[in-house]
Amino acid sequence: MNAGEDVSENSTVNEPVKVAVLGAHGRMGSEAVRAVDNAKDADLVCTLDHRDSLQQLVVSGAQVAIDLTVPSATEDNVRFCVAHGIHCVVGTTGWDDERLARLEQLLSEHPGVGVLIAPNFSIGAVLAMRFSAVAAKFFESAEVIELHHPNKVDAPSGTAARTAALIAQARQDAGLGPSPDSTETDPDGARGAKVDGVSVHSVRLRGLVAHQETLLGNEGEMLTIKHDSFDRISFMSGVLLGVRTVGSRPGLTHGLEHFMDLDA
Ligand SMILES: NC(=O)C1=CN([C@@H]2O[C@H](COP(=O)(O)OP(=O)(O)OC[C@H]3O[C@@H](n4cnc5c(N)ncnc54)[C@H](O)[C@@H]3O)[C@@H](O)[C@H]2O)C=CC1
Ligand SMILES: O=C(O)C1=N[C@H](C(=O)O)C[C@H](O)C1
Repeated sequence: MNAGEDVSENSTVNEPVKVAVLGAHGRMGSEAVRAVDNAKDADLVCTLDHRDSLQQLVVSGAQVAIDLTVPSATEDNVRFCVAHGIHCVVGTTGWDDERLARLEQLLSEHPGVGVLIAPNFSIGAVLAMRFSAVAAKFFESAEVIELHHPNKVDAPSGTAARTAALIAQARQDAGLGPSPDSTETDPDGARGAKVDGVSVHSVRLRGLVAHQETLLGNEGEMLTIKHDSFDRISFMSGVLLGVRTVGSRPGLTHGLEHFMDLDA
């Protein structure tokens, strides 16, 4: 689905969906502002950044808010939107299990409102996560390497954390134990962060945007599932898919894959 395509589940013919962007001055937010501006079936009615009043969302009549802010702000932003009946498309990282549980509770009190929490909006990255989960049970070893631009404030990336969680779940469902590892000393964390027991390694390098590799190993073979976002435009078709769909999916949706016909 491309920016500008005229298909919306939130809006009727001649009634574009009213969209707000939070974090509008940021790297992703400014790209999202352009994407919404170029979409025929969406109207950009509000752009907010740090210290702007959330009341502007209500005054603008926004129907869908896109949150691309910072992990420390996103929960309050989304809770404000839900309480005011505004659907949310959220790309910001930091949505751990506790935050998700609190949000589900709030959404149960506002049954008409939909929230999409998308660890990654890029179609390729969503597929790479799914392929990693499918492959996980066939391999003895699994590790994730994520590589990003050095301005990123959080590690590991939300995508890598989600990928590792999906791999861990698939391994557990298949009755697999931990990946083999004889490391006895690792004072500086060279073996990476552990997400649900899966090692995740984070690289920060000038020139990069967002990249990830899942490494899966058996005796005598390795499968690598690799994805690269070279430009933030790669996230925009997913952002718009979220905007177009979220109003028809009340409650919490975790992962853009649920808005894609992956199993069709
Ligand atoms: N789901 C996905 O596909 C993607 C998610 N991300 C995530 O999106 C988030 C933003 O990433 P970037 O744009 O690279 O960061 P950034 O630092 O360039 O932009 C964040 C923006 O949010 C603003 N901001 C901070 N607090 C705010 C508040 N309370 N209300 C409104 N605006 C506020 C900042 O002033 C800044 O302009 C990060 O968590 C990142 O990991 C980034 C790329 C893709
Ligand atoms: O900060 C970024 O840039 C990105 N953040 C998201 C993440 O942490 O997974 C998505 C993508 O990797 C880019």
